[in-house]
Amino acid sequence: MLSVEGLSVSAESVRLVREVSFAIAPGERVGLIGESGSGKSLTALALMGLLPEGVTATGTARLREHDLLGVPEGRLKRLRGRDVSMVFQEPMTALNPLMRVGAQVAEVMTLHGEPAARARERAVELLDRVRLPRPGQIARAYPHQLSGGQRQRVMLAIALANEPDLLICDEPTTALDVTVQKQMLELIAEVAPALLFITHDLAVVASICERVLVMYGGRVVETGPIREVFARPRHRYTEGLLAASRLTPRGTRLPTIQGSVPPAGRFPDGCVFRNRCPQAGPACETEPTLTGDGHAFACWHPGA
Ligand SMILES: Nc1ncnc2c1ncn2[C@@H]1O[C@H](COP(=O)(O)OP(=O)(O)OP(=O)(O)O)[C@@H](O)[C@H]1O
Repeated sequence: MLSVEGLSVSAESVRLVREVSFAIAPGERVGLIGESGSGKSLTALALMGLLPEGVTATGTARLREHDLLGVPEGRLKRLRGRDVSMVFQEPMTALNPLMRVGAQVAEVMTLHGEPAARARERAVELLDRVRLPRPGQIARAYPHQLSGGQRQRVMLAIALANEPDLLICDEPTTALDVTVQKQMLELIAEVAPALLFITHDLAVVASICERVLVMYGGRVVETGPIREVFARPRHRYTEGLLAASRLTPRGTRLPTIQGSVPPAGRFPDGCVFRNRCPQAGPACETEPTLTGDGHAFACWHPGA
């Protein structure tokens, strides 16, 4: 459905993203991880046609039959928000502080041709779909009257308003506290038609995505199903990312990982993964690690 081939992004003569290629199938949830400055956001912004002034993209990116790169701005505006839409990290800067949130959700539909009365009605339905309580009342609120988590749900409602084929999220939960983050991630996983999820938090990727792309220095250096990449990282950088993440005991180099990502919600907080580890016993030296959302992820076998 989305097919990106040889995407490069440059500012003047400096190449910031280099020859990135990947695909996302309908319904697939793909994580894009990498350290700060590795090119994740620029990759997403290139697909949205939202690159900053002076930054240009080359290569091809097709979403179904539509070209996303090198398209005149007028046509891109029609694609943006309709075929592909994006949720950013900080909803306060993305929302208009002077406009009621219901009107902001409705506006993205009227811009794409929905009659105003129907758009207002659908805005309340969408606020309900992203599980905001009393959606009619929320629709009449201004952004500052909502919590950070509620504002982020409004952004998700806006992103879903025109039923896009692909949702791109750039660190959408970083500013939220852990419980709100978990609820938001579950909601995104449930409502996204297909997802490109950008984060530097491996635990978040493990809890929401099926496949992962690892970026380093502007390139995709590794890609594959989450279980495979996290269990047997092939690139040194991915190994380093794992070693530095909450998914491993810090600073320990561990050759083998057993276990897998349990379905969200399957294990309660504090559950012990050891019982499920096929190699449980003397070789299973370390305690299992819990991901940020409280789910057991892996069991380590130093030297196994
Ligand atoms: N407008 C710009 N002009 C020049 N260089 C830029 C511009 N925007 C970003 N860059 C550079 O491009 C590189 C990739 O940036 P990008 O924002 O895509 O990284 P990222 O992986 O999303 O990082 P983070 O996780 O911190 O958001 C960085 O080195 C950044 O400094």
